[in-house]
Amino acid sequence: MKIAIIGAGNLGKSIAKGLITTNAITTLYLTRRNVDSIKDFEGYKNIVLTSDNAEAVKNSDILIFAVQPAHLEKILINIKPLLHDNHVLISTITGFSISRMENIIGEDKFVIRAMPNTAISVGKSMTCLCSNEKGKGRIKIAEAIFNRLGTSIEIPEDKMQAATVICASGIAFWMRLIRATTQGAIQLGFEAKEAQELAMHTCYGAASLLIQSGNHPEQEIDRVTTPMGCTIEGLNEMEHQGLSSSLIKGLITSFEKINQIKKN
Ligand SMILES: NC(=O)C1=CN([C@@H]2O[C@H](COP(=O)(O)OP(=O)(O)OC[C@H]3O[C@@H](n4cnc5c(N)ncnc54)[C@H](O)[C@@H]3O)[C@@H](O)[C@H]2O)C=CC1
Ligand SMILES: O=C(O)[C@@H]1CCC=N1
Repeated sequence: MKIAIIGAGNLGKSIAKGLITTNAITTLYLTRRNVDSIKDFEGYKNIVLTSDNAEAVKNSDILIFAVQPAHLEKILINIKPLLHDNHVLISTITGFSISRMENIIGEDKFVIRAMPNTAISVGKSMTCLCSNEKGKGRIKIAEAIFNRLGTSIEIPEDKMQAATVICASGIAFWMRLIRATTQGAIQLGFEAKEAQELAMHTCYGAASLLIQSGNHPEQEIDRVTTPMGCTIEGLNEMEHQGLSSSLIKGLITSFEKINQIKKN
């Protein structure tokens, strides 16, 4: 696949790492205004670093946009004359609707929106996808790319904002939970490094249990909570302190913010 990532920042570089480690590319163009900041990708075979988006577009079939929302419009206007019938445009941009993209480049282009997360760099992204009418004919290509780099599902476009909170911001939320567990483990006597190992692998194990069994989390909780034991005592205290409630409120606040960003 001849892929270009337009805007190799935090997310763009994570996608690039995932694509490189899974050998998913024939050529990969990475663009950024300041190419010096992506020098770590220098020296890889078939990878071109450039600040010239036109060069990247001309030499690629799949264009993945990963710039900040305020920059996309100008970029689309500039590359519009270079787009050909086979280009597949994949936008990861938060709050930038398909219709807004079509208003700039036309409805006759394959347009897909993807909401991955930074775990794409290690092939573990949960990625939500949707497309315009024409893009339905290429959604399988996007699925092939993102399934190689984790798991993907197709959702309606009106759920993209919610998906951003749960999956993209979700990485930060889960990191904070892992950090809090680490801090607790240190207080209970583990060295910091060891404490983090315990926290992250237990988190990984919990997610793996659900993924592999298809069980509801409460089924797994029931297996752990010995009557009158320490687990239920701790769990109930966490809930008295508002664990589930604070998580849900945080997700809703994040969602409200994303809808404000979309309006601006
Ligand atoms: N960071 C994340 O975890 C996620 C971010 N997103 C979305 O992805 C987009 C990018 O986010 P980040 O990577 O965090 O931002 P970022 O600011 O780290 O990266 C954007 C990059 O685009 C470059 N850029 C700006 N104008 C350009 C141009 N004309 N040509 C080429 N490159 C240009 C910037 O120099 C910057 O390096 C945003 O729209 C964000 O909402 C979506 C999911 C997850
Ligand atoms: O925090 C943000 O606004 C962006 C969208 C999802 C991840 N980063």
